[in-house]
Amino acid sequence: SAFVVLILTSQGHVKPLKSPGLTDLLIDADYFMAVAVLSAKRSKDPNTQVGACLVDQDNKIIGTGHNCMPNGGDGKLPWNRDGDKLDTKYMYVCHAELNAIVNASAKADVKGCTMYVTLFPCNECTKLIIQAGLKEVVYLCDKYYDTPETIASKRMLDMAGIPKNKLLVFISSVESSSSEKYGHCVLCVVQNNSFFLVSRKCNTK
Ligand SMILES: Nc1ccn([C@H]2C[C@H](O)[C@@H](COP(=O)(O)O)O2)c(=O)n1
Repeated sequence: SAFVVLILTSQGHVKPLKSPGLTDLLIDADYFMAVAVLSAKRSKDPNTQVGACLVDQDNKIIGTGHNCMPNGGDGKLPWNRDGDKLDTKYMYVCHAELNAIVNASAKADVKGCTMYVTLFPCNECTKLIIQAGLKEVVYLCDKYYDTPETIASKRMLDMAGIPKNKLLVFISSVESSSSEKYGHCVLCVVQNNSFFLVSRKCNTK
């Protein structure tokens, strides 16, 4: 087998699942969320890195995004959370969902797509999701569930009939290319509204 799958038990222990055969496939939702998680790793936000992956009705990825400053803003715009409002990131940062939609829109129709995102969309991104005609939101983390932005966002998604599905425990593995001696094992665990990613090499024999 080219990869190893780890499983998170209900008691919170991580243990290996018996070696999967080559026929074991990464299920779609895990794969797309893995892409969103990896996209989040590109964010320079020192506090919260968010990744998004936009998938069309043929199950093709048509755009990805992470939270970043607008083009040209790196090093010029602040990442502060507190202080003078004009000196905080909130005035400037482009959310991962916005970037995924903008990146995809340049070359594809985003209508009917599913948004995989590591953090529940805010109200502003939800407006964009609705107006762009997306059909579903799949998310990992909902750490701001009690904020007005998230509550308003859920209200609008419900109003628009757009399902919001939480990926509860997310376990993913990535096969090595055939020329590689080692496989890569990627595990992402959602616990207490936060997630982490472990990437390691494992012997393929
Ligand atoms: N669905 C979301 C929610 C937030 N973001 C970005 C915006 C900020 O860069 C960061 C949140 O920062 P925090 O208040 O946790 O320090 O995440 C996003 O891209 N998508």
